[in-house]
Amino acid sequence: MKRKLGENDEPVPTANVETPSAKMTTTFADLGLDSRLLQATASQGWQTPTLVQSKAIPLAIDGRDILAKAKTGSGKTAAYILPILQAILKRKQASSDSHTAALILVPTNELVNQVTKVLESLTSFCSREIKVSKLSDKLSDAAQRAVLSDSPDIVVATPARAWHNIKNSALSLEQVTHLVLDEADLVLSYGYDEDLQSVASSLPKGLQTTLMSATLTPEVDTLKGLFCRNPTILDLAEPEDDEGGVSQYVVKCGEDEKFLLIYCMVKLELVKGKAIIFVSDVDRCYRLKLFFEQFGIRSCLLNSELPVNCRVHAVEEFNRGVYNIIIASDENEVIGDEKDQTDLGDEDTIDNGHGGNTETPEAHSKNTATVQSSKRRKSSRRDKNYGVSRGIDFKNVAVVINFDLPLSSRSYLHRIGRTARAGQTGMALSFVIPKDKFRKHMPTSIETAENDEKVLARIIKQQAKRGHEVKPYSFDMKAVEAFRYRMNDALRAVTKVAIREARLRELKQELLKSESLKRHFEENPLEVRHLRHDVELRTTRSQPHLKHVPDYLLPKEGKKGITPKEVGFVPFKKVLDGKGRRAKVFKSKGRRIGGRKNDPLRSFKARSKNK
Ligand SMILES: Nc1ncnc2c1ncn2[C@@H]1O[C@H](COP(=O)(O)OP(=O)(O)OP(=O)(O)O)[C@@H](O)[C@H]1O
Repeated sequence: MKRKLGENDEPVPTANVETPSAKMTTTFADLGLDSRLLQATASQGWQTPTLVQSKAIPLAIDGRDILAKAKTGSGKTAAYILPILQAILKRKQASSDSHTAALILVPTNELVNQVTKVLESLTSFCSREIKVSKLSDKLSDAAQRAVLSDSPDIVVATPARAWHNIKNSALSLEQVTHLVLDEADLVLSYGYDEDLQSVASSLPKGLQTTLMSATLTPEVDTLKGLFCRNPTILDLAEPEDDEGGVSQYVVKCGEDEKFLLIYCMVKLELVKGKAIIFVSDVDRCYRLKLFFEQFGIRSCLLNSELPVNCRVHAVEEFNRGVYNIIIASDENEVIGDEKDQTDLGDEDTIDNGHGGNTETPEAHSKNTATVQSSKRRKSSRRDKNYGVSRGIDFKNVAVVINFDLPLSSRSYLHRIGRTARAGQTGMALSFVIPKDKFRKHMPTSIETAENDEKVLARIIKQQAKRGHEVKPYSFDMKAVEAFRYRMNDALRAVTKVAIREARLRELKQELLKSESLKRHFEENPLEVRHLRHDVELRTTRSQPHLKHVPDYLLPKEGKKGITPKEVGFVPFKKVLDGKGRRAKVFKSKGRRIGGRKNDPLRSFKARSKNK
């Protein structure tokens, strides 16, 4: 009988729980992978499997259902892809029969594209044997049917897309042997409950399921009950001294001071390297971009209004080092987080922007519903399957700036997970509005900041449980004061009308850069600059003098007088003491495997560009 989402699931079988203490396998070859897959991992420059890969791959090859919890950026994608490829290659040795053998479900369109790309690179030495297809709501039903009639071995889709095609009999799950739910802690929060139930009821018996998640929440438990048969639980919280790739800082400031500080930080290069700046909504994206434009600072945007092609293209270019700053609106963070969440005991309540200290649970959920419904109303034009803080593999991000604090510690965890990926280091800096400074500068005020201090308290608690500290980032506000006049000048130019126009202009520009035009520009590279996503929107009045920083504005010690140098600098690589995660990933038996040259994760072209 079909189980309902939310029904009580069996308790996690402790005997089945694997911890990271067990001996790690050191090479991909030790995992028993096909030589074509070994070639593919080598061509990615991966020297050794990450922890989750070395634990999950042998179990999956052994046919076990797996529920793996591993931190963001730890290589979960390849951990579930490689065993699937291995199984398909093995089967194809005996029979060349083609059918869909694996279904990979992810919560957003961005992730559909990203996972498909990882699949394409990992099948680059067996692309004739394994066909991969993605389902997208940008394709007509007929086009999707055509894609599926080719019997791809692996299909990647959101649960809604998958169910749509199953329902239309375009996608047959009859011979599916592998199912993956990636970002399992988030998939329900995108409202896929019914789709997942329907998909579950169409699955053949005995198929092997893998659930991948950055956190273990009640939602993950629900999905486990729905899809898994007594899975092996891999709880791969990294050992304490192994984590801490992200140095976390917080700065308490006034609402307009966020703009002042970000201007100083970026213009004076107090923060070096590539940055993702998270803001609360689409308007805020444009406000900050137009504000930056006043000072000649280029940035590109990611928000749910932009076409998915353009978003994917912008992330690819950011990863290639074409842009240094992405301003991303994190609109979907509120969905699904209306109730308390527990993440291995971490309390993670989402706030709604209305509640006070005395809020009752009923009032809380009512208020949350109001915020959600207003967000949903506003977002009718937007892609509801959009998500930036979830799973997107931004490369070599030096700093994540929470310009607007997220509404929950869970969102915070996913946001900061965009930096310090695959063993790198990075920094997260969050702006927090203290209660007494809330609503003191209406043009730059946002509703949700009312609860910043409460959310911060939860973040600190959550991070403390993980053995991490969120430290204050001290600015010398007196030294920054000299820039206030310029900040006000720039802010005044960013009017509501300018924002509205910028939004329309950007949308038009981005629609023009659709896939077909992109191909045209690829054939005509001289025109490629039109494809850039960080072009100026120029809907504000022009103030060319703001683009330069005259020396008289700086304190006499120079920019170092603004903030102590040890927090202003973002280290790109941790000093290795032989104990850290990098050491574990890249070292074997006391011997370092591979050098800087062979490890693409250590080639920081972007950094030298920024200097
Ligand atoms: N064995 C490896 N060695 C080095 N780098 C790796 C290895 N496996 C994966 N990577 C790289 O690590 C990065 C993060 O991988 P991936 O996106 O799979 O992480 P994740 O755990 O799924 O993160 P998230 O939870 O945010 O989705 C990618 O850039 C990937 O290319």
